[in-house]
Formats: sequence, structure tokens, C-alpha cells
Amino acid sequence: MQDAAEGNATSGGAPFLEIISLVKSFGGVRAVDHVDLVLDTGAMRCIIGPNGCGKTTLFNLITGYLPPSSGDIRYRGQSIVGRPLHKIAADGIVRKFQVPSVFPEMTVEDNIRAAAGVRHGRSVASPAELLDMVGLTKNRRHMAGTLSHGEKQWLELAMVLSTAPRLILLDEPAAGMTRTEKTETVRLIHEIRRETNVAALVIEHDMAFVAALDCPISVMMLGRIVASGDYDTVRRDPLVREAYLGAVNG
Ligand SMILES: Nc1ncnc2c1ncn2[C@@H]1O[C@H](COP(=O)(O)OP(=O)(O)OP(=O)(O)O)[C@@H](O)[C@H]1O
Repeated sequence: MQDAAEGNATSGGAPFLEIISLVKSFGGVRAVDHVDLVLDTGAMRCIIGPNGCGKTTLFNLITGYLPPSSGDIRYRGQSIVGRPLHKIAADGIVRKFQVPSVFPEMTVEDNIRAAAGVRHGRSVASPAELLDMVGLTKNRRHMAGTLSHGEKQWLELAMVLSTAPRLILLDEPAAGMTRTEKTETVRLIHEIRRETNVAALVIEHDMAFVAALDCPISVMMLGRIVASGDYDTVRRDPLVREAYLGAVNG
């Protein structure tokens, strides 16, 4: 099942990100098994699926952390397979990990300044604008180590944005957050997309959070994308209900 949004090309003709028949095997385990996926400039898509279905491996392939066994990843019209990790990051694909990695002994604003040193010449919001966007202006002179878990996640999001990414890969951005922090994170992600036109791929297990993000979803199982569409479409898919949503939501 493919939803219409997947086929749209960018103005230059080539899709912004195009994953073509991507395979990654670890010995006998095919962690990513002929995955096809297209993402337009500024678009967002959630990747969901049970533990071990290949989501993290897919991110590791896109960022260049792992080489694929076969298939291609085309970014802004060119294959990035074999391109070094740092070059892929410099070209604008930036990953935010589940556990926030801020510098605890530095102030909030110095964390952003440190990250902004690697913006690769692209224009970007100022540290003050980024702090405002993530709601941390009032904390700017606090040591990052004193922030709550949710605030650390938002600070790291601002740090990622300060590098002027074109595509952000968010690995479980709601993990460990309170309900209020999750609601704020959804608002924040929507605002970031409105303000910056950055594209996003989001791995997430929390289905209420996924629903609130209100974007197309790809469902992975055993390394394959088995369903794609909006939240209601995916929810109704019998295979998804049985193998994933049913198990999560009861
Ligand atoms: N470096 C590795 N070496 C061997 N097997 C691996 C390696 N990385 C992942 N795998 C295997 O590949 C499969 C997919 O793992 P992956 O971590 O990508 O899944 P996931 O969907 O991200 O899981 P989770 O939701 O638990 O993070 C699993 O069977 C895993 O054991």
C-alpha cells in the first residue's frame, strides 16, 4: 500500500530522498529487506514497527554509519552510498539520538553556539531564535545538566537545527517524556517544520504521539515496509493491527 504523498518529486525532478530496494544483512539476518521510500523536501514521515524490525538499521544506513548490502540511497539527486559519515552530515542529514547528548557543564546558549560551529555555510536561525523556538530562552544561562529530560531533548533539537540540516532523523523523540512534554514536543516539531522547511523521518513507538504528528507513516516488519499511509489507514490495516498496533494498544 503506497500513499499519494510518496510519489511527489521535488521541483528539480529528483525526489529529495529516495531509498531504492535497500538491503542490510547481518550474517543470516536481513535487518533491512528491500526497503523503498521517498521523502519530499520539507516532508515528514514516521517509521513505526515492533522491536527488531529494522528501524534503527535503516537510520544507520541513511546517515552512512553502516554500508548497505545492496540497493541505493539517493539524496538531492545523488547516491550517498559510500559517502563518509561526516560528509553526509555536512550535506545536511543530521540524526538526533533517543538519549540527549548535551554538554551538561555548559550553559544552554553555549551548547547551541558549540553545535552551530558545524553549520557548513548554510543560513540558519540565530541561537537566540532557536532558543525561542524550543521555549528555552528563560533557561539560556542555566547549565544544561540542570534541565529536565524534556528540556534536554528540546535543547538537543535546537543544537541539531543550529547545524542547518535539510533532513533530521529523530529516534524516539518522545521516549521518557511526561505527557505534557510529549504534547509540547509535538507542537515544537510542527513549529520547526513551519519555520525551517526541514524534512524529518521519525522513529517512534508511542502511537498517540505518532497520531498527533499527523504525517504519513511507514510500518516496518522483519526488515520490510509492509504498510504506508496516514494514521487511520495504517491503523485499519489488519496485518498492522495484529502484529503491532494490537500488541501495543490492546
Ligand atoms: N550490528 C548488528 N549486528 C548484528 N545484528 C544486528 C546489528 N544491528 C541490528 N541487528 C539485528 O537487525 C535486526 C534489526 O535491528 P534494529 O535495531 O534495526 O531494529 P529496530 O526496529 O530499530 O528495533 P528497536 O525498536 O528495538 O530499536 C535485529 O534482528 C537486530 O538484532
